[in-house]
Amino acid sequence: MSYEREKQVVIEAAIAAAKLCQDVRRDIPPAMEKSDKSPVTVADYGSQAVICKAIGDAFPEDAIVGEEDATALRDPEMAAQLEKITQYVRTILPEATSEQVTEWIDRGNGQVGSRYWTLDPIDGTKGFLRQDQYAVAIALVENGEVKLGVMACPALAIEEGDEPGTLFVAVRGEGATRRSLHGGEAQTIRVVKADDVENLRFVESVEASHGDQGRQNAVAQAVGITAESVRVDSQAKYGIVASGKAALYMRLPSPKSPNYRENIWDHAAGAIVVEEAGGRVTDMHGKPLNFADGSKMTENRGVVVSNGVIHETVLAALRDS
Ligand SMILES: Nc1ncnc2c1ncn2[C@@H]1O[C@H](COP(=O)(O)O)[C@@H](O)[C@H]1OP(=O)(O)O
Ligand SMILES: [Mg+2]
Ligand SMILES: [Mg+2]
Ligand SMILES: [Mg+2]
Repeated sequence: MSYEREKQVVIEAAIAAAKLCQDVRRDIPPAMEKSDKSPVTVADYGSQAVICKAIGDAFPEDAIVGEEDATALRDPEMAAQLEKITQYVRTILPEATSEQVTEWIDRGNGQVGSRYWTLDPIDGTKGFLRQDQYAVAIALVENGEVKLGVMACPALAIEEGDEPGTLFVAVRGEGATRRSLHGGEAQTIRVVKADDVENLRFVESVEASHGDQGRQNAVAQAVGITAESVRVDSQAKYGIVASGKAALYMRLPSPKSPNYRENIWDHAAGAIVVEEAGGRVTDMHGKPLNFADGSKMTENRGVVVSNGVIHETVLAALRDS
C-alpha cells in the first residue's frame, strides 16, 4: 500500500499550514501560556485547524491525536485571539468562521487506536518564537507502526545557499524524500555513510532543559564525534540526520525533569523520515519508540536517532556513561 491519497492530502495541508505559520511569524506573534507553562501562539492553533480540517474531511473515520485543543479559546477572554487565528485561517480557507476553527482544532482530540494520525502543528514553538527552526509534523500510524510521515520545516535549508523551506516525506518501505517548500522536484535522501567523516557531527536541542547536554556531549565524544554539537530546535533534527548532514541526534532525559515523557507527535513523523532514509531510531535503552498505546511514550526514556551504523556503539556508550 503506498498511501497515495493520504500523502497528497497531508502534503497539501502541511504546505498550507507552513505558509500560515510563516505569515504569523512575519507579524512577530506574542506567546500565550498553556496550563503546563509552555508557550503556544495563534500559529500553533491556526496550523492545527487547517491540518485537522483537511484530514477530517478526507478521512472522516480516522482519529487525529494533535497537540493542541480549543478549550482555552472558548473562554470569552480569548475572543480577540480566536479572531486573529480565524483571520489567518481565512488566508487559506476564506469562508472559515471562528466556530469552525475551534471545531477543526478539536478534531485533534482523538485517541490512539489501530489507525490514527498524530499532529504537532508547530513542533518547537520556542524556536518559532526565536525566529529559529520549527516543524509542522504529521504522521499516520497503523497498528503501532508509523506508515507515513510528512514534515514541513519552513526555516530549514539543507544545502548552503538553498532558500529556506524544506518538506520531508516518507512512506514505509518506499524511502524518504525532501524537496523545497517553494516547489520543485522531490529527491531521495540517505543518512550519512560510515566513511563520510565530514558529516559525522551530532545534533541536539537548543533548549538545555529539553535534554541532558552534558551527557549528550560525553557520549558523542565517546563514539568519536569530536566536533561541537549543532543545536537545532524541533524535529528538523530528524530531517538533518535523514539528509546525511549529521550522524546522530540525542535527546536524553533532563536531570531537571526526570519524569518527563516524550509525546508521540514530537517523534512519529521525524522517526519514519530517518528510518526510510536508512537510519535507526530507538529510545536511550535501545527500545523501539512505542506509538501503540497512548499520546505519551510512557515506556520509553530519551531518544537516540542515528545513521544506523553507529547506533549500537552509541547505545553501548550510553550504558557506560
Ligand atoms: N521539558 C521538556 N523536555 C523535552 N521536550 C520538551 C519539554 N518541553 C517541551 N518539549 C517539547 O520539545 C520539543 C521541541 O524540542 P526541541 O526543539 O528541544 O527538540 C517540542 O516538541 C516541545 O514541544 P512543542 O511542540 O510544544 O514545542
Ligand atoms: Mg507545545
Ligand atoms: Mg512538539
Ligand atoms: Mg507543538
